[in-house]
Amino acid sequence: MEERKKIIIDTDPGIDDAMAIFVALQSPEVEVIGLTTIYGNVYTALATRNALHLLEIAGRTDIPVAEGSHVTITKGTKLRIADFVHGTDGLGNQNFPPPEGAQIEQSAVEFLTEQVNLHPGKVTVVALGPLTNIALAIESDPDFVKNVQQIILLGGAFSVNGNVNPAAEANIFGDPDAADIVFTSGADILAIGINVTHQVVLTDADRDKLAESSGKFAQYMCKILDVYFGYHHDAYSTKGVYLHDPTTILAAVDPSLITYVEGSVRVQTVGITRGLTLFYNKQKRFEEVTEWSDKPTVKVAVTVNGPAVVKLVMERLMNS
Ligand SMILES: O=c1[nH]cnc2c1ncn2[C@@H]1O[C@H](CO)[C@@H](O)[C@H]1O
Repeated sequence: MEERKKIIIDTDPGIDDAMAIFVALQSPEVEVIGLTTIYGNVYTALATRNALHLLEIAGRTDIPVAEGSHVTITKGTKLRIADFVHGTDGLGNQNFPPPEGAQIEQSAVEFLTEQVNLHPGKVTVVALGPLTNIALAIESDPDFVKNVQQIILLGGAFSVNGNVNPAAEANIFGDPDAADIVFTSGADILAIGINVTHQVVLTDADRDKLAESSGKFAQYMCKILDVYFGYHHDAYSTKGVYLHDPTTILAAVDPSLITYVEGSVRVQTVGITRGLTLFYNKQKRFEEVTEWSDKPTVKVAVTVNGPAVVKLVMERLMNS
């Protein structure tokens, strides 16, 4: 049998994070070797609590949780937390009891660098929140970029409007300086932006099907999905929700679900377009040296088989 792809999920759970984690745990193609936490949908301490809680729900307390940064890479403490998307507890205002377990002693950055160096070329990092931990790992360990198999990140709005404002997508907006470090690091990067995840919609009808299933994860998701559906209805007038994080996990599970282009990406870190991701396809030879000129190439997803992603997510939640 082919060796399972080892993944570390860097996460800010989050309703779609919860779904993504469950899908990953139900996917025989990957082995989840740890979760690292970050602020974004909730503050980092709550992200850790929710990560531990979700692993307890899944009966997978063997998987370690390492807590990540509480501040941006520039030590910024004014964080933008998306509690209006996920509820104040991050999990649909269900106020679940606190987890019994605790995070490991190691920080997220220590865990990431240790695991990536322990299994050179064999660990994929799937980043579902702002990129602070990943940028810190890159900066603290010169071997990280060389040894990480791939960094698959949910972030950016490539040639479309953002979801925080017309310029910026939420994860990149959360720490644009960190994002620019990651995009220009030279690591094998696959970015899944909202230009792609907005093509993956779980409808009201799909949710009804989940509710009828006796699958453990399907049942749990139906408990917490209300707030997420309400937000999408109010913000987009859609009868359904975008599956940002599950799509990103499935890009690791089955790369044939997406197509991508290659080029270099820079992130705007100041001004009204702070958080903007700008892709350069390297086709035009500019007269001037630009801020993109000598930057490494990354992969940016452009299409996704939306119905196949939704189908796979549903199957894996229902068969649990
Ligand atoms: O309007 C929003 N503001 C902040 N975060 C959002 C919004 N919409 C979705 N997400 C969250 O950010 C990631 C995708 O950008 C997803 O994790 C999603 O849950």
